[in-house]
Amino acid sequence: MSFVEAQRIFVTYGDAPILERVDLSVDEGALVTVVGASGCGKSTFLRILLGQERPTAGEIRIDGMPLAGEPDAGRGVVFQKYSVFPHLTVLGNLMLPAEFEGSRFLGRLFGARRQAAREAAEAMMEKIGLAHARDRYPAQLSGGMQQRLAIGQALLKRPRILLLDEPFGALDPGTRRDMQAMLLDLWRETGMTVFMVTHDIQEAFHLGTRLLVFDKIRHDPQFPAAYGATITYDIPLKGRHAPDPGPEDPMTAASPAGILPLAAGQSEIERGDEPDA
Ligand SMILES: Nc1ncnc2c1ncn2[C@@H]1O[C@H](COP(=O)(O)OP(=O)(O)OP(=O)(O)O)[C@@H](O)[C@H]1O
Repeated sequence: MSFVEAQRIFVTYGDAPILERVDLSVDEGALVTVVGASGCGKSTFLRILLGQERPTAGEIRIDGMPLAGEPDAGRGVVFQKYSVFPHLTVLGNLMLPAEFEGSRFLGRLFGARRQAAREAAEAMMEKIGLAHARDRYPAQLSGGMQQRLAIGQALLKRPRILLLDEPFGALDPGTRRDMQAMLLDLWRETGMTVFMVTHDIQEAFHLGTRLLVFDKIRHDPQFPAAYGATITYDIPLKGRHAPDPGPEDPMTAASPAGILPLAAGQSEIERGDEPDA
């Protein structure tokens, strides 16, 4: 059994189907990039993986276990909009995960535990290149620095799965390249499984070991919202230890023979194959 298994996932909001029969098996340590048209349900799929939302039908298993009813420390998340705490410094933000974990009510640690949290935060600060900014508040950081901080904060909980929803979407191209390199370093070092939604196909090819394309396979021109999306392409890219191909040559990472168009056969959803729930 794979590390992450999604079986026949359906999501419907009101009477609008968003996702239809999504099946997926992902091995631990993969870096899965996710692309698809705006509004097709990519973020919804991440929220389902996070446990923030339940599918209308279908099941997610992580390491063989049904997904817990709510997000837990095993799954970290970073959104496009910076999600750090504005009233805390870089150091304060990086100490927060340990402080909440160790002291849910006070949110503060004391003595040796506080010292251990501080050391872990200092080490992460080095890794994400923010040691020089340890006493600055988020408003005094650039967008790229804030996103480094958000990723560092998520990683301090040592998640086995990191969910990234367009994390670099608001960054300029140079900062974006630096962030991509940092993500690859952290991913290789930690062995975590990453799901990353991006609108940048080049970024998806450059970073992913596997690329998923979400799209609708049934269309009703009279009523565009009649059907939901599913995974229409599942493209193996490169191995975890393959050298970084470099951002300027993304297309060479995927061999045409490796492209698996799911739309043929596998994604043939018959009318009436709707969620049972
Ligand atoms: N809680 C909700 N209630 C009702 N509709 C929702 C809810 N969340 C999302 N939607 C709708 O579901 C659809 C999919 O949204 P989602 O954010 O998952 O798409 P997306 O592919 O991530 O889009 P984008 O690329 O623009 O971020 C959209 O039509 C959105 O309006």
